[in-house]
Amino acid sequence: MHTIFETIEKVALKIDHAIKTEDLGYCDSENSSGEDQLKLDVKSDYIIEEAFKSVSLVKDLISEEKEGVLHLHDEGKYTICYDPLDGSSLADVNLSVGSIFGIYEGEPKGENLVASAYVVYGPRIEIMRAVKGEKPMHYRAQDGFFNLVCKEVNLNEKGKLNAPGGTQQNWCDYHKSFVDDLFAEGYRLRYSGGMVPDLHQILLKGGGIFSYPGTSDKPHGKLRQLFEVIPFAFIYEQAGGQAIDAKGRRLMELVPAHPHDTSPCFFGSNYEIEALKKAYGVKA
Ligand SMILES: O=P(O)(O)OC[C@H]1O[C@](O)(COP(=O)(O)O)[C@@H](O)[C@@H]1O
Ligand SMILES: [Mg+2]
Ligand SMILES: [Mg+2]
Repeated sequence: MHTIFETIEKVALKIDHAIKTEDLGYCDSENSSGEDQLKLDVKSDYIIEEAFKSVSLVKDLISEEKEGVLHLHDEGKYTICYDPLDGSSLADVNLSVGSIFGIYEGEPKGENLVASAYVVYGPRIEIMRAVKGEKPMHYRAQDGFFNLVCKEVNLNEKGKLNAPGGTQQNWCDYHKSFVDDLFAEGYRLRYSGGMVPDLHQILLKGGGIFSYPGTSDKPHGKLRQLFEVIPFAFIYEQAGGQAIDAKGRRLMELVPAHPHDTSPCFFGSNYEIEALKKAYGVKA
């Protein structure tokens, strides 16, 4: 696992350099979710693929920017599912973006995730990583090296931040009431449109909730299970929070039928997730 995390550090520095120096425009292609690909999406994907080609522990790669599975090493043990550049459409307005990695042993599904990591490309480059049974660890780059900032990241029982995703026009009534009730309780809006910086902020500022529900136009939500939802669910649970779907099931139990399947998702500290369960009528 050490080699995999080391490789993630190396690609993080290269992707950061690409973000800072390369063309921010679109290609003529779409990814498997039907989204226009930016040149930076494709470049970040290439950087990650090239880096893991020499890591024999990695059996397969599954990328948000590729249709199928890329087989690397017969003797490999892990499948890495990754979103090379999350929130990439924010790069041209100079907001923070990220990369997300889920490391699965065996068939890629929630219960087989053994480690996950994400990178935030903001004013500084930061990495959050977690392995099974341990608290997430937070690193920050300085002069090309990642230094440990906190070795046990913990969410508080209750936070103050509310990051409500999805188009409000298409929310159902009980979701709208839930979000309104949090604001009426004093929660502050924090939503940049990049799940990496949005979830990172909630994690490091003690707590709150990030939601991306099923909506009338997207009943299964927008965020992809293998490379967005499950890796973050793992980190939130390891930090002492919860990560559930609209029926109150743990996102760590998701079994995608297809690599690009999505799921409604809710990540937060315990107080907010319990409030969500009540609002959604989930039985205790
Ligand atoms: O624009 P919306 O509907 O709020 O969606 C925002 C969400 O979409 C994403 O940008 C999807 O990721 P990609 O940029 O990798 O496609 C998330 O980072 C973010 O939380
Ligand atoms: Mg993404
Ligand atoms: Mg992406």
